[in-house]
Amino acid sequence: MSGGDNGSSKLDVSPYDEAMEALSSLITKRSRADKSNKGDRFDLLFDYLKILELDESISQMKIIHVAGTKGKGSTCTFTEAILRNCGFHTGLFTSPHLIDVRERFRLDGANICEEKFLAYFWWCYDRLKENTGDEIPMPTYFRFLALLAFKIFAAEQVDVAILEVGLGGKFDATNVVQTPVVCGITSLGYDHMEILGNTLGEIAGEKAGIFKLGVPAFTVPQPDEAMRVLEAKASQLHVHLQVAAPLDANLLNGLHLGLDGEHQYLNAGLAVALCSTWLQRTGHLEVNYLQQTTSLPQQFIEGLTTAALQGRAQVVPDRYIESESPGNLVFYLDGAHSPESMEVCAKWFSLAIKDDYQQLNTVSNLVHEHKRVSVESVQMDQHETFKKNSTQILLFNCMSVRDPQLLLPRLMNACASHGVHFKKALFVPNTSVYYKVGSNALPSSDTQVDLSWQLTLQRLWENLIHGQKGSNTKNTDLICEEDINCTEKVLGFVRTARCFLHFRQLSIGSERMSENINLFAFRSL
Ligand SMILES: Nc1ncnc2c1ncn2[C@@H]1O[C@H](COP(=O)(O)OP(=O)(O)OP(=O)(O)O)[C@@H](O)[C@H]1O
Ligand SMILES: [Mg+2]
Ligand SMILES: [Mg+2]
Repeated sequence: MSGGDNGSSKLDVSPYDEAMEALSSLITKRSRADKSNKGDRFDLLFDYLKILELDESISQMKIIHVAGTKGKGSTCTFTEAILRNCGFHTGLFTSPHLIDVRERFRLDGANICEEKFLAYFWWCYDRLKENTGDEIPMPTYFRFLALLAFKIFAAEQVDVAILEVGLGGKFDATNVVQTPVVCGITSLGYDHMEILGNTLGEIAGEKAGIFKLGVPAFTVPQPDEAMRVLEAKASQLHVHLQVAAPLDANLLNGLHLGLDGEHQYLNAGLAVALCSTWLQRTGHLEVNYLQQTTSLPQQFIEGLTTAALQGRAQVVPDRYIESESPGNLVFYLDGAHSPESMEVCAKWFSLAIKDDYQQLNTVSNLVHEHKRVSVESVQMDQHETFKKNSTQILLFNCMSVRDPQLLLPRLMNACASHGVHFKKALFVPNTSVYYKVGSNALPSSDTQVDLSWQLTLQRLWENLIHGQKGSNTKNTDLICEEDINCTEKVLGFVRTARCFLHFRQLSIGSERMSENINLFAFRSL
């Protein structure tokens, strides 16, 4: 396989690492908050499509395009799972990834295999390298990934391509699509204001930039300000915009959604509407599923209840400790990073740890299956034991473009209202070295990390605690010793400090922490 012209092949660099190096070279130094990023030469995307000869195939793809502030990845994941269960050959493009960039490209529900990934990667990369220069520069990181997704889905001849917008809508790289089959707008809220605008209306306007003339669209119930803008944009383009109701849990035949958390019923309701419309518009629908309010087709139920997405309300028992003492150390992972999602995430975490504690008491071998029960059904005495014997620790990473003054109080208050108080809060920088960590090795500590932002977060957290009456969480610590400068090391530190086991290779991590996971919470009993 060609390594392109990067010529850096060393004997110890695997072909995959070589591709990752080439990909990293596309990460621009310029900060995302830079205003000139907004729609920065969107027209270039059409040059790239020509270079890659993708125009024709994109126009024939049967696309579902999804924008929104929160719930894009979840909605797309439900949508994919439903259509796959209906027998279609699916392609799914989501962002961000947690550990491996291939998570962003799923074929029939599974990450694209390394071999195919490398083949398509170099096919695109080499062609772009050959045909770009001063006039047309190489595409930036996300643009390249979006182009790669189109290449993969075209070459693999998927029946349906489900595309999650990366940022915004109007100027997103996925918005080169001219004729999607149906569009979806998930919950709107405040995020990326530095690029998308400060009001909900402005944000909605950007997201509605994916609407296309006459192509039907669905959204979830939205605040008035946002809805008005969506409706205005829709009517300009003769888009029939409908509000999809949250999924009625009773339609699942007693099963649970594959993704946890109450907000997922919103996303699932939207996914059902998108799939029904896609089936209808592509001539695959004998029955109009949309009209059915009393039952769902079995394939839909199958898809909704088996859908899976990493790092979203995900519960991961620590794999080193698990075999010796099940349930002793459990990570609860979520990628919430907007005020609204901090709150749903805090609620999910608070309820999940109580459910899990109850199960630990009643089921001997629980940890890999997390069935939720309502919090009301948890006995009070169990609550008390749970509170005494478990510790909740927050591991938080927040990009400096986000406002922790908005995020942290929401998180703390929502947890506190469920009786959950963090014993420690660790604010970690967004460095991580997952894929380079050897089996028993600590990452090397030769890089100096500036922790001033983490110190700011710590101060804010402390102020919040002091302002909170009746809180027993006085000893928030910040781990800021120089040798604990990345998330892996913090995890290692915590494991060791709790006298569980020695530090070993990380079980959870990601290369670009900032975008991928910004909340880890775990307890130890
Ligand atoms: N409908 C929703 N309303 C509020 N918060 C949500 C909703 N759906 C998901 N979330 C929260 O946002 C997190 C991210 O969910 P998801 O990956 O589906 O969204 P996304 O729009 O793809 O986000 P990202 O900006 O990370 O790409 C979830 O873990 C959850 O905390
Ligand atoms: Mg986002
Ligand atoms: Mg996403």
